[in-house]
Amino acid sequence: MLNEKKVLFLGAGSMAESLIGGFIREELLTSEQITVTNKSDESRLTELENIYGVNTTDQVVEAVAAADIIVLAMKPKHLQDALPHLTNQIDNSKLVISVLAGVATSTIEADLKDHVAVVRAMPNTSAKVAASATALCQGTAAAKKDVDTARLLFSAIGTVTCTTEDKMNAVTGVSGSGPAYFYAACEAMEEAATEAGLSKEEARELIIQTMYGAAIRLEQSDKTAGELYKEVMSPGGTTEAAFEVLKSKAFQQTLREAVLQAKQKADELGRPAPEPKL
Ligand SMILES: NC(=O)C1=CN([C@@H]2O[C@H](COP(=O)(O)OP(=O)(O)OC[C@H]3O[C@@H](n4cnc5c(N)ncnc54)[C@H](OP(=O)(O)O)[C@@H]3O)[C@@H](O)[C@H]2O)C=CC1
Ligand SMILES: O=C(O)[C@@H]1CCC=N1
Repeated sequence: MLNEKKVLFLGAGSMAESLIGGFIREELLTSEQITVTNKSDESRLTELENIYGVNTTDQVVEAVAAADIIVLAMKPKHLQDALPHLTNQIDNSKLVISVLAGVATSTIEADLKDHVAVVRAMPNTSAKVAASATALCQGTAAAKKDVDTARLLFSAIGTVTCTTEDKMNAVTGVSGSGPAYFYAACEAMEEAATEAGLSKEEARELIIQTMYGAAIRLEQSDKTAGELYKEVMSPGGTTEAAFEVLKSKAFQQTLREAVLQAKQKADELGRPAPEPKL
């Protein structure tokens, strides 16, 4: 289904690279099918060309005209630089997929011709190793076949959850930003491990398997996360001692607030910038 499709990435940052790396690794797309462009960083395009063998260009208008699927992968605040110039090139023969945090499909549709199909996606950087948790929602002109195409793309690089637009910012706080929370926890655990006498290599191996094993256990068990951590806690033991510190530092409350703050930031990113004062 995607054999003949040409996919253009507008944006060449870490999310674009995670998607490109995943699509190629999973052999869903060949490097010849992918073209990447950005705003101005030529060395970044050369880097992606060298690593993945993809096409790169600074001729955006031509690249858009030649593409079947256009992935918007710039920062939300740069959308308005890009889209107005492309309005005449993007018609309803093309599918637009946006991974922009906070930006509603209606905002993108407003800059395009009528009936252009837009699908909004929120993947995460685990796409690069085919383990993204991606949520999708469809714009008003997107048909089932467009969602099917997006689902096909993203299911090659992880799980796909179809949801409604009003939930996409919550998704962003949970699973879009989510990998970063885990990496931050791993970093702190690594630091503590080396302070306590382990080598970096020993710490890394143990922490990765601990995180991985805990995720699999959570997936395969009927128990809640709360029940599972209580299972680890022997009365009067080490985990209980650790949790006394976590509680005293409001660890869970802090994490809850962080996720909600990310969601709130996504809400803000989606609001139009105020008109400059004259
Ligand atoms: N990083 C993540 O984990 C996730 C990110 N996202 C979303 O993905 C998007 C990109 O994020 P991320 O990759 O982290 O950001 P980066 O800052 O790493 O990359 C942004 C890219 O956009 C390019 N760009 C800027 N302006 C334009 C333009 N007018 N036309 C084309 N390209 C342009 C930049 O080019 P140049 O360098 O030349 O300025 C750069 O290549 C964001 O909207 C974010 O919300 C979604 C899910 C997860
Ligand atoms: O930090 C961000 O804004 C992007 C969106 C989700 C993850 N990274």
